[in-house]
Amino acid sequence: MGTSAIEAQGLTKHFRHTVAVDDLTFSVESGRVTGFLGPNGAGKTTTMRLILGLDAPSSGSATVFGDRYVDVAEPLRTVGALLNARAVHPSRTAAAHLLCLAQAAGMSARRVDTVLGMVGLSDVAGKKAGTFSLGMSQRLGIAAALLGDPPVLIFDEPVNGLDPEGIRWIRTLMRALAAEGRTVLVSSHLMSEMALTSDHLLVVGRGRLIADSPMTEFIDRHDRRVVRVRTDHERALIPLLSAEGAHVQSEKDGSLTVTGLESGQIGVLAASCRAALAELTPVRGSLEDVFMDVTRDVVDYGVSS
Ligand SMILES: Nc1ncnc2c1ncn2[C@@H]1O[C@H](COP(=O)(O)OP(=O)(O)OP(=O)(O)O)[C@@H](O)[C@H]1O
Repeated sequence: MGTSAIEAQGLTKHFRHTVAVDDLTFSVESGRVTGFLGPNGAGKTTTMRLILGLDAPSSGSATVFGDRYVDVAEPLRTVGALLNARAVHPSRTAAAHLLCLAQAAGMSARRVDTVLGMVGLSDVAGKKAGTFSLGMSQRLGIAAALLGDPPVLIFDEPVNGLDPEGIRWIRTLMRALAAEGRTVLVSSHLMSEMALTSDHLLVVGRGRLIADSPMTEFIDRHDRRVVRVRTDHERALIPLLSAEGAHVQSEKDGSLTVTGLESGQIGVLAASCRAALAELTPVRGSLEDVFMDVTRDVVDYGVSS
């Protein structure tokens, strides 16, 4: 019990007319980045708020190292979170904002300089947070999350609205934090982003857990195994492919799109009928397509967000 960094057991949250989080049970392990993926309104933010004790569950529980967040002895030194990067007093400077948080938690002013350096905001430490771009606000939010040097980090949609350089920076940071042995839980509604960042994937739709697996396994399982083939010997090859259960479609450009067989299997079949191949290319279905397939049944089209 309580050995995982974060555990949810039957975690459920009802708002008046909505079940935002519906009987979620999962654990988040240290030393890796866990992606928390779901369409808008799936319940990601609510789940994170429940873990952080900002909302009370309707039933079930969320724990950090076995304790509910409210019972964690030194919360800021245990869990760092970025939930809403704009939730900073606009007329306060970046340094003053962090100093205020540090003092409240009994941390030194030196730590403020350290985290400002870590997120690349040292040069603008004296500027008012209200003048910051979204990217700078995200960095400030991350600096606040890192203040207590916590082993557990929770980031809600940290790359939303960032430019490619900012996205790369956050990705690198999350991977580095996990490599140090920390627990990193990061939410996104973008499968492609999660694929680049996460080792493990939790997928939610309408408050329910619909996948909990290593990233590579998830992609392999839902990959549609499409291979593009070019040959002058279609007449010989197509019947063999069909006999093995593949679906073959002739394209306008003269190639064949083969679904349901690995490229290696197609190569063996082609050799068996002496069909020379001019092309044999596995085409991975886009990751967003995979994600849409997995969540389609549970997406609530009635929710506008
Ligand atoms: N305080 C609240 N009161 C009423 N309903 C809420 C409240 N917070 C969230 N909800 C509802 O709960 C559901 C889940 O919302 P949540 O914000 O957790 O989803 P999300 O996956 O984080 O989506 P997004 O990425 O759009 O924020 C939504 O239907 C939302 O409208």
